[in-house]
Amino acid sequence: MSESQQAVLTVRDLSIDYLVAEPVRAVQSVSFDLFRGEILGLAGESGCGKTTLAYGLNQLHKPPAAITGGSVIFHDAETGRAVDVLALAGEKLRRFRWAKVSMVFQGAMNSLNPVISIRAQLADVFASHAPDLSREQRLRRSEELLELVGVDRRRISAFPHELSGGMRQRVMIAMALALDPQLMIMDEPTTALDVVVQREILDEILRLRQELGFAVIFITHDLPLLLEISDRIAVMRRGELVELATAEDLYFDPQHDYTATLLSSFPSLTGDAGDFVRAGYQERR
Ligand SMILES: Nc1ncnc2c1ncn2[C@@H]1O[C@H](COP(=O)(O)OP(=O)(O)OP(=O)(O)O)[C@@H](O)[C@H]1O
Repeated sequence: MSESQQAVLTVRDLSIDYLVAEPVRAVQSVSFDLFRGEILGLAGESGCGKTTLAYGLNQLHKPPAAITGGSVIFHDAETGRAVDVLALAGEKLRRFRWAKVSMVFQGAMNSLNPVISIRAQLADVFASHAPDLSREQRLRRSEELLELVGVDRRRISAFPHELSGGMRQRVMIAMALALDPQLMIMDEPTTALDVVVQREILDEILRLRQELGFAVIFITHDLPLLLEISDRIAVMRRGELVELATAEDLYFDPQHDYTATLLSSFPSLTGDAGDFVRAGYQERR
């Protein structure tokens, strides 16, 4: 870890239940620290609570989900303050979400409004969160953002249906980056894309992280991918974090039986140990 292990997020004993007829405890007393600039991978089989946890961290969960215990503290590098995220509400919560912690969720590219141009959708983020920017400044910043994520700035006038899935997902990443957040939560951000585009976008995320220094919580079923891109990996099972370790330690020396089972369920990981190459962005170039 490059920065001296300063936490950007401290999660303690977080529990989230679905308050249905027979309540489901989807997240059970989860605790972890997320360090500035790190990529934390969140792994675990379908239904183990990854998405519920990710949404809860940002209070994006909806009823019947309810946070039933614990705390989420965001350490704001801009103000030096510790923010009690679960106590935020209304306008403060809305502003916090884009400006400090943003989210790219699964299939986000399909949530772009089909009848509104990319220009207008990007401008919208600034209109509601940075109203002091002039029209020209918004446009310039929007164009910069598109280039940052690898979309030609001339595509700014396009409508979502005129862009490929990969490009639309890049636009969503641009929107998530618009206000220079300190943390991005990405829930299966590339799952809906073909492997080549997936790889390009992952490289882009790693490059941007390097350039802009935000931390990432990256959720996916794809453990080999997590081993490759993450600094540390948290393994969830039935709502609990059963293991949290560096990618290397997790791969070479898993402490929990479930982690070992999860690793062995990927054929690509069970060949020679040399098959696994820990490849951060820099090492891969
Ligand atoms: N609306 C809901 N009502 C009741 N239970 C729910 C609801 N949504 C999710 N759950 C339950 O909460 C648990 C955690 O689900 P969650 O979607 O967070 O898991 P996940 O690890 O993200 O799965 P996946 O990888 O398939 O997206 C599961 O047992 C699921 O059945």
